[in-house]
Amino acid sequence: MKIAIGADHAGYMLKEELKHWLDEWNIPYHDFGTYSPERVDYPDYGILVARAVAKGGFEKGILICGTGIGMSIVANKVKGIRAALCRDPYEAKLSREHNDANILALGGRILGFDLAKEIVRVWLNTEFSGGRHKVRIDKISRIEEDEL
Ligand SMILES: O=C(CO)[C@H](O)[C@H](O)[C@H](O)COP(=O)(O)O
Repeated sequence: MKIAIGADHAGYMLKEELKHWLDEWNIPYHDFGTYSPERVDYPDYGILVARAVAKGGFEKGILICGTGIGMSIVANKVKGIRAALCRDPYEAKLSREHNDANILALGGRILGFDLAKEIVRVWLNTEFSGGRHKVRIDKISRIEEDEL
């Protein structure tokens, strides 16, 4: 599993922490930026990660901005992306089990590091349940194709 990660200035510090956790868990990643706390625009980084995941080069992505809202909006514009903004481990678990979320969006100005670490740990370690949830994911794909 290789992870694509990205952040804007408001998510930069949490992204740097996230890299330590991924190293600790031996999970490979590519950092699409931003590479400093200087003010930037979150769509420029969200789109890089979302497209990288949608193209199949990465199994999952993690995007961080101040609230996580902007990054989730951007990522969900890309066909094939199901980005979930999660603020606790339960949402992280269900976003994988029910929604097969392939991008996790986090709020760098909302979450403390310990909570964020647990959210990421749960999200990376939870599998999609399939079954009735697969039927619903297939409907999302049909909406993307204007078939529904
Ligand atoms: O949270 C965000 C978007 O949803 C961004 O990270 C920014 O924090 C937000 O847009 C505020 O921007 P600012 O330039 O840091 O005031």
